[in-house]
Amino acid sequence: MTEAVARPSEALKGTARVPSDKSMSHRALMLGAISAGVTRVSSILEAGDVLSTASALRAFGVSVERIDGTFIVRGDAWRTPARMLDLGNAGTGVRLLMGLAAGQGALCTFTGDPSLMRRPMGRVLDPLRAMGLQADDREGRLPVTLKPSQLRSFTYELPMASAQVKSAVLLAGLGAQGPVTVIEKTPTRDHTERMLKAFGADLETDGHRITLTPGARLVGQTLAIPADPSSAAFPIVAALMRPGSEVVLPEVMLNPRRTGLFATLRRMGAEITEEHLRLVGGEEVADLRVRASPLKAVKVPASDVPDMIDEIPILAVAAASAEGTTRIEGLEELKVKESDRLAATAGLLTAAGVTCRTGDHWLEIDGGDIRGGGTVDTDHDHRIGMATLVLGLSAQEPMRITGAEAIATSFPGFATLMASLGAAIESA
Ligand SMILES: O=C(O)C1=C[C@@H](OP(=O)(O)O)[C@@H](O)[C@H](O)C1
Ligand SMILES: C=C(OP(=O)(O)O)C(=O)O
Repeated sequence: MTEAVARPSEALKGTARVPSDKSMSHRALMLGAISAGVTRVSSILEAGDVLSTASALRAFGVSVERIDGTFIVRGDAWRTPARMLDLGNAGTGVRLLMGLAAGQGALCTFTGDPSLMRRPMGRVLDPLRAMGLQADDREGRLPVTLKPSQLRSFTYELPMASAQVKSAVLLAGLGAQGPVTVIEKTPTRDHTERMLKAFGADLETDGHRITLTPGARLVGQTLAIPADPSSAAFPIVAALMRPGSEVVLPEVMLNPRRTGLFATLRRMGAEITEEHLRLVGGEEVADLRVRASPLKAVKVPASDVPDMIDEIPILAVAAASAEGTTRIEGLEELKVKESDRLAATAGLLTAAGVTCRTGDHWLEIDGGDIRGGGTVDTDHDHRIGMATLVLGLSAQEPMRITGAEAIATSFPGFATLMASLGAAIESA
């Protein structure tokens, strides 16, 4: 198990492109895998989660090659995998692939690492079974075996705000006998919808209703993946907290369902400006310029959370240095991430001497001086590891993490990139 340490740091300065978007990278590979012809994905995220998806697709007979840094995907005919599909730590990978594979009539078994094994899969299996899927599971958890099944037309109202569940149903719908409609009460990231349309699927969005009508021919595309706003969150918060800092993060994707953290930080007083707005991979992107800013506490309502669902641990770190008490509502979905992120976020704050309180679905953080000096185990959760290290940069004493290898699931080279900006983060 690897360790890393973050020590109190000077101002952060410089320019660094964070790794590419994880959500888009998974989807680009999966859509390439069922499209006619060739899909070329450049600047894909080459991190554990996405490589797990690539490896699972290869087991289905899909050709995924890396040539000069570009991933070349050829769908061709799917076959029954000769082995269990191990999706590692990737919730998005396993849940979207279950939907896709169900639509392709696949016979296959999914498994994962200890974190993925404890995450709920019933949220995807329930609607897929209602469409006609035959599947075996272990009380709603992995391993899950899908059996070739004919899927029906279906309308599903999402019981929770989840882009993964929405996407699984839509991807299964590609192989259904008739249209599939998903109704979402709270909008979530729409990369699946955007990418399905770009590949030629018949998909319509009408307010909160998304309808996929199967039968259209999907054709391979050439696309580039922009930088991941969820990864950018870590150097952004680090720069805001270190007096005198100014950093530029090029090509950060600004899908409106992904920018909740930036909006909240601005409400707290953060200076984050968008430069050179443009389109990459069908999404708006900008170079973000971040200057150190004194932060004030805010109240975050539950309705703001889906647009920053993966950024709550790092928001809590920002709140630890803000003036006043920050309260964040609507955090129930955090309990079913790579770890129980509500408990883990409270745990990392407490380890650094920050006073916080949690309830069933809320978190309160008292901002002020950060003592630091604690050690936190990631428990297979990359975002908890990175949030702890960013906190350590602004603490009086270093913060250490164990299980630092988890960071590579979404942000390979995290310590090196942060060090290039002047942050005192080292792998131990
Ligand atoms: O669809 C996606 O790419 C994702 C959706 C979110 O999960 P939920 O659908 O469980 O909210 C998010 O937490 C995850 O990191 C990526
Ligand atoms: C929750 C996350 O990912 P996933 O659900 O894909 O494992 C994440 O990256 O924070």
